[in-house]
Amino acid sequence: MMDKIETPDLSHISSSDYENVYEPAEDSFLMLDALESEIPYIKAIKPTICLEIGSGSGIVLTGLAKCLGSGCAYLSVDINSHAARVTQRTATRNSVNLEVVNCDLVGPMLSRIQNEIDVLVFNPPYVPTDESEIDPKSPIALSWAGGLRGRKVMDRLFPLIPQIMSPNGIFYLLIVKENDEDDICKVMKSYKWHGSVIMERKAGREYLKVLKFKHVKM
Ligand SMILES: C[S@@+](CC[C@H](N)C(=O)[O-])C[C@H]1O[C@@H](n2cnc3c(N)ncnc32)[C@H](O)[C@@H]1O
Repeated sequence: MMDKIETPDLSHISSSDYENVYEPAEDSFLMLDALESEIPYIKAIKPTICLEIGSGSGIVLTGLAKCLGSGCAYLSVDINSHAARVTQRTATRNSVNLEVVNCDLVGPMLSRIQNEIDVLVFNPPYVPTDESEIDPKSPIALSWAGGLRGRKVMDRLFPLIPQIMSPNGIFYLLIVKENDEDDICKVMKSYKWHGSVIMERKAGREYLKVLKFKHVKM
């Protein structure tokens, strides 16, 4: 029972908030279910810092934090300032403490979090789109439009993984079929990180997967 992730209370988020912040959808719930299935493993590595990039409403990190408890620091990042504010409200509403940062990927924290992150969660903008659909003025477009193969944002994160993750760290990434799982695993393998699918689900036209990456020890 203690290893269950309760869906956080989001009743404080209004429809006008959702005009600027990604509304939880099948991808968010698949990530929550995947993390729930991983709780025994996550607890076993005794995490001290969990980071979610692209927190949106805050549903995922708040759920994880509520389940794991207060013995860990929870960092949340979003490029969208509306999302950063809503994430903070979600944390407060659900009585958890998150540190919320409004920046691009790990932004200015990079030098401060070298080899520090034990659990990293990213449900990125994964939908394959034309470059023109990535409109910097539209917070909602930035939450889903992923450019070529839907890889534009996640590809910028991959080279940072060996720098920011702790030796036993785990990286959870949500992808769709079009993102090319085999190629993503190949890229991560070049950094000595091994990936496997831990949960997958068809949701309408999308085939969603959660990948788990761990450092390959020599
Ligand atoms: C698909 S939504 C996921 C939101 C939430 N985690 C969920 O599962 O419901 C992607 C999120 O990533 C954020 N995002 C997009 N590009 C980003 C970047 N370069 N750095 C940080 N966050 C980014 C978006 O603003 C959006 O909130």
